[in-house]
Amino acid sequence: MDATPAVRLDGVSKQFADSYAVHRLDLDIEAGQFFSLLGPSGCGKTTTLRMIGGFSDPTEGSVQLAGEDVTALPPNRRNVNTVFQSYALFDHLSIADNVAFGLKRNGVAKAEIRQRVGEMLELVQLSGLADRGPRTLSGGQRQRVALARALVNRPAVLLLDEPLAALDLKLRRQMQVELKQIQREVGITFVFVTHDQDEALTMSDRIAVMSEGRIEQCGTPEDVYEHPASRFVASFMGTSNLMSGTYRGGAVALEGGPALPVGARTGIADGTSVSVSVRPEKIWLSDFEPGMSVLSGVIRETVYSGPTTTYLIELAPGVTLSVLEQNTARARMEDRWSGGETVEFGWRPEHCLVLA
Ligand SMILES: Nc1ncnc2c1ncn2[C@@H]1O[C@H](COP(=O)(O)OP(=O)(O)OP(=O)(O)O)[C@@H](O)[C@H]1O
Repeated sequence: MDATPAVRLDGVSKQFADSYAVHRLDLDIEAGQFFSLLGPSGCGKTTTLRMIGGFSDPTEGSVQLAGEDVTALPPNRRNVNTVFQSYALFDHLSIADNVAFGLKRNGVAKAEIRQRVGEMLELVQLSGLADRGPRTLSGGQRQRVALARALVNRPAVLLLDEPLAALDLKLRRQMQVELKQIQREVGITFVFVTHDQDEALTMSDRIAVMSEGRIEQCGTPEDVYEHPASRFVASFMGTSNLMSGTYRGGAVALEGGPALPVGARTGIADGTSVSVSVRPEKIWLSDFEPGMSVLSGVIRETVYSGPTTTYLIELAPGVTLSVLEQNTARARMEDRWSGGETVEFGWRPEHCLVLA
């Protein structure tokens, strides 16, 4: 296997006036992966993408593509293309001509252009619309044209900056699956910017979770969701019950509340103040297993939302847990809890994580 990463950032920073948009980022992106930069607005995702593409110069550090230092090279000398959220299609050209644009400019022979444009339109399922103008297309179709245009000259890396943000939720979900399929088919490294954690979880081989210009954690979707490295990652990725307390002998004592049994974690001294996190779907309300610790609390709210029901359970004054249950065929609706009832709940100790 070729171990040279498709993209390597080595100590890369970008400073604007007296603040850092990106601070000393080290990052390797393996060739052929769907890689996402994920984080809240302003965390430095776009700036990172722009430095990979050559649209922004790092204040320090270096950018390598396939082992070559490209820090000083302009965008057109890098084997990279970008798909922007705005699509930026040429309205006066047909769809086929939009896709052919870059190839024509590079002097590719007519027959080859026709063939490659045809292949690309097939890949994005727009073959029947080659002669139409972009104005006659839906948002999802325009997005596909932009994608075909960016892929047609076979870049080594494709950068995508929130390309699905303008689409409605249903179309967005559909395009997420399609985009991932297209990436697998073409085998090109995709670097995808999003602030939507569901999107990143669904599509990515690996995710870098960013906050304030730094990478908080980089790993597979499962790594970052199941084993968040910090309080920030636990709260940003999905819903977490985050609590603070004092670590002592394999449990965390909440202030004014019970001690919560937690998963093994070495290197924490007794008496240390820590945060703990347990996911709503990891909490059981019945059929407890041996080895689980079972606590009790009062149901404060029951929220039905179709496939799931969420309970808010007060476990101690001011400490409320969110618990998610699937409304599967086997769950009996009449067994749902209502407000004011005292219930038992529990979790496997390894699902209650102590966070840095
Ligand atoms: N040209 C610029 N001049 C000054 N500050 C900038 C410039 N570009 C970005 N910044 C700042 O750098 C920080 C990171 O911006 P960036 O656009 O990379 O974040 P982002 O994570 O992509 O956010 P969003 O999701 O909102 O696009 C922000 O605080 C932003 O205000």
